[in-house]
Amino acid sequence: MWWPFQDDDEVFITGSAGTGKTFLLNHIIKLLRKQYKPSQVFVTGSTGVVACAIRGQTLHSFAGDDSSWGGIQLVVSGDFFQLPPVKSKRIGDGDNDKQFAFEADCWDSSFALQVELTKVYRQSDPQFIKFLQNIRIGKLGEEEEEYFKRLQSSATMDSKAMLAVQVYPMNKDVSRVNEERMKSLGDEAFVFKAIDSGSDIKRCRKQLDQATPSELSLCLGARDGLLPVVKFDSGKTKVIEPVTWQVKDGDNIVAERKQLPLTLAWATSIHKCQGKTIDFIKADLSNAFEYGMHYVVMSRAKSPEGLFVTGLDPAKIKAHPKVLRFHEKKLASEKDEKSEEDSTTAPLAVSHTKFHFSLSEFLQNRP
Ligand SMILES: Nc1ncnc2c1ncn2[C@@H]1O[C@H](COP(=O)(O)OP(=O)(O)OP(=O)(O)O)[C@@H](O)[C@H]1O
Repeated sequence: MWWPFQDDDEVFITGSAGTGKTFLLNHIIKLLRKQYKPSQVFVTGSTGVVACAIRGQTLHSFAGDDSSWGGIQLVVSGDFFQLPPVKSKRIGDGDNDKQFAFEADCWDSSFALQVELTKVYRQSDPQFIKFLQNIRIGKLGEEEEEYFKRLQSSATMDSKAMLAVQVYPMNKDVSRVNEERMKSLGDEAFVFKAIDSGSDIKRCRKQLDQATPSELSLCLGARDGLLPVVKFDSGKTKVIEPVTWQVKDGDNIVAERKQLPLTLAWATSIHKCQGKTIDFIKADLSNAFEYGMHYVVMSRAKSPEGLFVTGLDPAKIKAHPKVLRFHEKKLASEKDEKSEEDSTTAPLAVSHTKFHFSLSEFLQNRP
């Protein structure tokens, strides 16, 4: 079976929003699951939400505090320019100012291969892509401000925009909007209670809460027996059946929650919309408090026509200085490698430490 990396390569895959990191990871997971037994392939996420979304487990529950990789081949993906990790509040972590994975002493020795995906798939408008790339690195010059003003002045809240998901930096605003919209329907709410089980359910409840609520209130739409019928924006309708979220420890399922895969989504938080592609977004950024928030929100939109932003303070558009330094160091070392290659005319090989490629090239180059 074709596999793009050497068997003992530890790989770090990065790239800006929408370049297909998740798409590529899913492809790699599929390949690995065909080749290896379930007990040999582990899928982990850095947070409970991500872990549940990819039907994996949290990195912490998988690796605990064991800092050595002991024979495991790692394939890791992420974009440090998006939201930074939530700071640990654990006792004893106070004097540790390391926040990003690339600050770990073992980072360089762990990832011999660092891959950057460069073709953006989520958006196709070149001007919008260029604008987003600049926001990513915290650059809001005159040109970008001008572009943004033009974008917003031509934005009209037409009938399509009424479907827009409202995005806020803070959960309290998300809950307020969802509750107000629920009340305004004036109907009786039906409460769907999740069914929890598993030997470690007590410890895992918080993680499951991040993925799906233990009690879900719904009051809109036709009903089929005890199951809700949802009409999607596309016009299609579907009876929604419950699904099961699992928390795993190795091969063992230690906690499960059975719940309807629905959530109130008139509004959502910037943290929750990470990784998503959204047709119409209405973002209020007046309470933005974290590096990367502007970039995460704006890069969810497929086109500038689907993006409406209020409360934008250009002074808040910043990339984390540590991430910028990491990025600059990476670019500088790539430049050095490039000039070394030019002088030796060495062919560019996959085993090269760092390289850029588009995903379609990657998939098309399969032998
Ligand atoms: N090779 C591809 N061909 C066609 N569409 C693609 C390809 N790769 C990704 N896409 C599409 O582009 C969109 C963004 O992809 P994906 O979510 O994988 O990007 P990402 O890099 O993980 O983004 P983010 O950092 O925002 O989470 C998705 O709709 C996905 O289906």
